Amino acid sequence: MPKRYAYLGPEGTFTEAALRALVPGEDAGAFVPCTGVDAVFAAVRDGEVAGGVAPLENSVEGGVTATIAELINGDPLLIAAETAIPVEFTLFARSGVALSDVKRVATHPHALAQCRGWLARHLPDAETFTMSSTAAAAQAVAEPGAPYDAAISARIAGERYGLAAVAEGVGDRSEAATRFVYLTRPGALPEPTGADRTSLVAFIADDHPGALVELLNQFAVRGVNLTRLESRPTGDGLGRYCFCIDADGHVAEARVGEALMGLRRICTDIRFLGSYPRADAETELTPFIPARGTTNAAFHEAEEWLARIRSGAVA
Ligand SMILES: O=C(O)C(=O)C[C@]1(C(=O)O)C=C[C@@H](O)C=C1
Repeated sequence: MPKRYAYLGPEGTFTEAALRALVPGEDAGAFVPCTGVDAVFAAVRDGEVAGGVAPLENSVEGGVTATIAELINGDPLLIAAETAIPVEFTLFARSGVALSDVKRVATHPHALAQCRGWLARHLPDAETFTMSSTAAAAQAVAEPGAPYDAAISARIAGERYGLAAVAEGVGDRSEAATRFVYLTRPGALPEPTGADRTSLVAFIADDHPGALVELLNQFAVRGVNLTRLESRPTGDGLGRYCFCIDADGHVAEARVGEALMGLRRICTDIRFLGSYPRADAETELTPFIPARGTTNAAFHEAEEWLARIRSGAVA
């Protein structure tokens, strides 16, 4: 049976653009639009689709709560790939509507947060309404008798639903980008590529001074760089938090594997979310000089040395 892929729909979302980038060459007939991130996760968990795509973080507005909540709770899924795409917003309306006619604007909450400055300057009196996605907003505006005058969405959504662009580049930050993750049911991990990322959720054992430092030290002493650290409530009461972590490297690498073993010893629970190729692998990163004893070669040499002395050899 041909593979199918779930994504936050309807057609024309930034998530659909991310899915196209993640499975190049796949026919759009294989794409299953979902009305929410929860439905994307459900479709993957139930085995209705081979994989699903959800937004994880935005360079301006930060983490996408719905995705993070699904990653923390419910049956665990693995992140098998990621992509980051630039997000450029356009204000769309039915043809004939001018900027001065726009009183009610619909869009996704993350898009709204990224366009607040522009709206305050150009449509200070407009009411805003949040929808399940930017494309859902464009689709709603296109309906006859729609309760909204305009939608903020990707260009592709406005065109898909036959709307006219009223204003382009309405995002407050022109270089804004959103990172999307490709989710699968647990299975074999992608092979290490040399430019990978590992994601996990750490639940600290008990609340005490330095608990977070102890957790972070597991990475620091092994020279593992973190690229995201986000605390989220566990839902078990005020002050109870878990930590969502993205780290450079693949769990197959000794230093990452050992950091995870260290966490396993000091945390009540660790939810491993996958090791997968970094989307920015091509980007020129700041040269990283590993601290003494934290190269992969140093880890292997120490492992071999331990095996030798355990076997009785005098090292
Ligand atoms: O509504 C969409 O088009 C989406 O793909 C969702 C989403 C998000 O959740 O952040 C993706 C990118 C943009 O930052 C705005 C909205």
